[in-house]
Amino acid sequence: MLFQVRMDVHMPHDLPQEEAADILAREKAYSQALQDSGTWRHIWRIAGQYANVSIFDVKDNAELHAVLTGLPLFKFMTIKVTPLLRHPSSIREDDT
Ligand SMILES: O=C(O)CC1=CCC(=O)O1
Repeated sequence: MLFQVRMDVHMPHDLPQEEAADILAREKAYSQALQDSGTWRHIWRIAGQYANVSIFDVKDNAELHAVLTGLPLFKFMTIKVTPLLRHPSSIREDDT
């Protein structure tokens, strides 16, 4: 199942710099491992905002929930999930 996920990040300004750097490093590693496995198909920065739009390919809602709640930045994010399905006019075979 494909989902579009928008993540808006709100890091507290008083978070110690070392702690923030550790969270961001773990977030990057977590994201890149899921991109490697094909679960996190796309990630795009939204221009001018500390936010991204991503596409996830997961088995079901429960897997998506587990992936998103496992994000090291989860507690600093507002997340909006939009379920997707193949458009009948799509010419891309991997849109399912
Ligand atoms: O910077 C962001 O948009 C948050 C984020 C998600 C995965 C990642 O590496 O950073």
